[in-house]
Amino acid sequence: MEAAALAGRDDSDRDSVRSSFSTAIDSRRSWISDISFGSSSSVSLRSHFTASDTGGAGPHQPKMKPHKANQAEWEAIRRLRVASSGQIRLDHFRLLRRLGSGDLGNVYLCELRAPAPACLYAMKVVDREALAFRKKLHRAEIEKDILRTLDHPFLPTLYADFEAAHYSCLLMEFCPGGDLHVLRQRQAGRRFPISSARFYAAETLLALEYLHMMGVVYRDLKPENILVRDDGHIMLSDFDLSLKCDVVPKLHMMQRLGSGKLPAKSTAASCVPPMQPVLSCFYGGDKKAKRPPPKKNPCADDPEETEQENQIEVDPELVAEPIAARSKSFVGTHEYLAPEVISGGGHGSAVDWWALGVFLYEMIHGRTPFKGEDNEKTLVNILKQPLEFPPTPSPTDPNKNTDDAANARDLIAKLLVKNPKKRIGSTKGAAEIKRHEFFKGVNWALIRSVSPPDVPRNRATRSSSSRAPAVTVAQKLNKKQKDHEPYKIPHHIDYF
Ligand SMILES: Nc1ncnc2c1ncn2[C@@H]1O[C@H](COP(=O)(O)OP(=O)(O)OP(=O)(O)O)[C@@H](O)[C@H]1O
Repeated sequence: MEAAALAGRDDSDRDSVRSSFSTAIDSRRSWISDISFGSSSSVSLRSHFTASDTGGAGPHQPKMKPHKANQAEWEAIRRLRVASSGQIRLDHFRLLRRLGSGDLGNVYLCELRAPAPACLYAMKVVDREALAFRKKLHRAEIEKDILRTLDHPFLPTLYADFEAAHYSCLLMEFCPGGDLHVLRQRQAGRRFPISSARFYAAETLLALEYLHMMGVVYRDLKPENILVRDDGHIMLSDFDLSLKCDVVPKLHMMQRLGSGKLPAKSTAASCVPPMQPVLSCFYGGDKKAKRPPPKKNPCADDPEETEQENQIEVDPELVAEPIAARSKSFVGTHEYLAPEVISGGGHGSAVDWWALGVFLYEMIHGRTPFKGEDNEKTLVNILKQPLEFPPTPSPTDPNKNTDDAANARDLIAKLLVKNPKKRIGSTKGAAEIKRHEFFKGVNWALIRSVSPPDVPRNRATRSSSSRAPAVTVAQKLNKKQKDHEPYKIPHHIDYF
């Protein structure tokens, strides 16, 4: 489409693009309205980012990322930085092939030139002049700012960022396993078994929880943006549609009734300044306060809101996620847009929980729940159509009607509540979703040690101290990629 032509992208309709509002845009593509990039006063770009983090035009020196401290790729960059007086440059790398392209630029597989170890990286190259012309430079800046702060096993590691002529280069981890959209197409019936869907949803949930606690609303969750690492674990990518906002922790009072039910009732904002990232948003305090019973609300349309108890125990739970953030941007990918984004009344972190519901539905059922004949109908369906599931699967179906399937449907239904205030996770954050029966048995702390459902076959080609593996990757270029022959002209800046 128009934006695709401007960006000179691949033909694949799975690529993401952004454009001004147009229902003609492919529903799988990401986009942002150029008209309404606005947000409420609660949202401030650069909230958590210190002056040194956001830096000037000079090369950025990423802080040590504890998760990657022992990684060969990190160590190789650290040594290169020392050897080159802190300056990482484009000519330190050999470009092997183009991995993909998006609205902002191209992503290349590259390796460090000898004598450095043959570590592989993904390099995102953004043409700043072209983006400035298209008034999208701020999206690239936001993405860079966010990437600089991330340090999480399921989010990209930014090893370095530098500039070359009018290009900005972001050096990140290379994910050889492709994305979950492609991986789903390879499954029987183009659907993941529920156990696999649970694994990918759990890792995605952890990535979103961390982002929210860092004050980032992701806003572009879809299988195409979930890449598979060499070890089969996921990496959420592509942050140029994300919203950065202040995180003000809230003390959520969980009322525990005699029956042991834990309905959400009230929140009380604590008087503390915007916080730095915390490791967990769940405060398992055992202090219990006695509270008077809530006043009966004659207008409540939710039976839970009229429930009365004489004695209610209150467990405080700290929610360190931007549940009150508000933006009015029209941003995302049609089939994954939350109703509140379409209606334009303002949206916050709950849009990511809606998208998680669409994602889980698509992983399990092989299609998104509200897809219409065209984008306009998809948007209408999202706003108006009740959620429906495919008919009960046959006994031979891998996702036949087990407890797992029932729990998955229940969670999806709770994530796809059209009213964001009543959506699971909207007031109590990710902790509430993690407690859902669908995730029973998931060891959240040790999920990195779980064997993933699918490990890329060319794992050995990723990196090693020898230079041979990268050559193996280069030899795997298909005809179209060979025609580009980027790896033969690595010095030529015009290549981008
Ligand atoms: N770390 C990585 N490892 C492997 N492939 C990657 C990596 N990062 C990106 N890619 C590939 O490059 C493509 C484009 O990357 P990305 O989506 O970040 O660019 P973009 O310009 O932001 O695109 P979009 O228009 O979707 O925002 C992806 O679809 C993916 O196939």
